[in-house]
Amino acid sequence: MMNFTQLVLASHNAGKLKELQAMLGESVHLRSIGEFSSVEPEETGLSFVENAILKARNASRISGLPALADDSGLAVDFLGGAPGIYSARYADGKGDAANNAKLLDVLKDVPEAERGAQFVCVLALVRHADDPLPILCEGLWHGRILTQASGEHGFGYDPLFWVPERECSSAELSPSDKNLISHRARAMDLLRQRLGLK
Ligand SMILES: O=P(O)(O)OP(=O)(O)OP(=O)(O)OC[C@H]1O[C@@H](n2cnc3c(O)ncnc32)[C@H](O)[C@@H]1O
Ligand SMILES: [Mg+2]
Repeated sequence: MMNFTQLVLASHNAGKLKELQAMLGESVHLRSIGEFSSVEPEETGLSFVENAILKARNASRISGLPALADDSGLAVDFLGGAPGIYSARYADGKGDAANNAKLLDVLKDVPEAERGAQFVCVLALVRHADDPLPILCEGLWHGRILTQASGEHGFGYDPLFWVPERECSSAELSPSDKNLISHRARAMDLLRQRLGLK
């Protein structure tokens, strides 16, 4: 069993840091890689797993600490799984609002029954930069893409993601509710089990 009191989170996304820290509780202090460097590594992998490992190794190398990375995104059935690993870059780096506007536009003539999608989260934990055995945990969250944005909570694509089990958008869930059922929550559940944290 591994025991971490301090981990660096290999992410520049404040929304992820908030959610992951809330899920981990007080026993583990997540330090942002932003404390050590403002340079974001290029996400050159072809899968969530590859990008998560790449980000974790980079953060561990820079900080000298064990590192946790989260590579996540939205896979839309009608688009064959796009934007997938390119979710953050879907509108060429113009940010969340532009990503959401582009997705709504691309799907504007697609009927409800064909708007299925899943959020994907892969967490990778490395003990050191060259760790040959990263811990990998995946979580999926099934839903549907709305035809207009709704809700103010969360980040990224949350306002467009309909959550069938709650009958609201992901951005209409309270943060604590999202953290119980999201793709990230599912991946974190597995990670906690692997680390013997529960
Ligand atoms: O790579 P880091 O620095 O961690 O930050 P990032 O925001 O670039 O993160 P990713 O490369 O993993 O891209 C994730 C994309 O998927 C979106 N996303 C991931 N989880 C989400 C969630 O819980 N709710 C809404 N959107 C989410 C997010 O907004 C990004 O557009
Ligand atoms: Mg990224």
